[in-house]
Amino acid sequence: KPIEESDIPQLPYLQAIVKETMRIHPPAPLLVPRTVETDVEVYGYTIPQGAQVLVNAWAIGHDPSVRANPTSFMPERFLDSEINIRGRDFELIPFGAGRRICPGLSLAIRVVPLMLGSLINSFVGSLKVELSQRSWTWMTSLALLYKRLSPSV
Ligand code: HEM
Repeated sequence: KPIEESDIPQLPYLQAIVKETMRIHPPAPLLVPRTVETDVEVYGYTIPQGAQVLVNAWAIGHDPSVRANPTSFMPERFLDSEINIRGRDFELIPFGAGRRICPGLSLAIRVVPLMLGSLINSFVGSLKVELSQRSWTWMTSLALLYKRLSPSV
């Protein structure tokens, strides 16, 4: 059946895929440049007033001291984790954080899993035919992925 927004909370693996994708490929890897209003000290470094600051969300997401195998795509790492992408867990900030956090966050975290889930669902619709014709390996991968998304299938 077509995926609806109300199905998303019951699809933890789909949500984990979205988090893992945004960790490895944050759409805004350096967020948005900021300007420092007053001199500020961070870990012994003085950031002077007027300096432009870039927050490297990509590097934070790939920091090996924060998570194992940072270059591997492993949605499972988010399955039993409380980490979310709403800007409270600074190790995963694809939408930024604080006062200037992305105002489109609420829309995006609803629409992205819905679109991805709908895409996967559409491919699986033609899967049986494709598999019976010894289809391509990526179709097989999608089938395996779908099984993990929806254990009842
Ligand atoms: C996957 C989807 C999206 C991602 C990953 C994303 C990411 C971001 C990031 C990283 C920032 C900078 C936040 C910061 O520096 O702390 C930002 C700002 C912003 N985003 Fe998004 N965004 C997404 C979708 C959207 C959508 C759907 C909208 C509008 C409907 C939107 C509107 C904005 C606006 C207006 C800002 C500037 C906010 C400000 O500077 O006050 N974004 N976004």
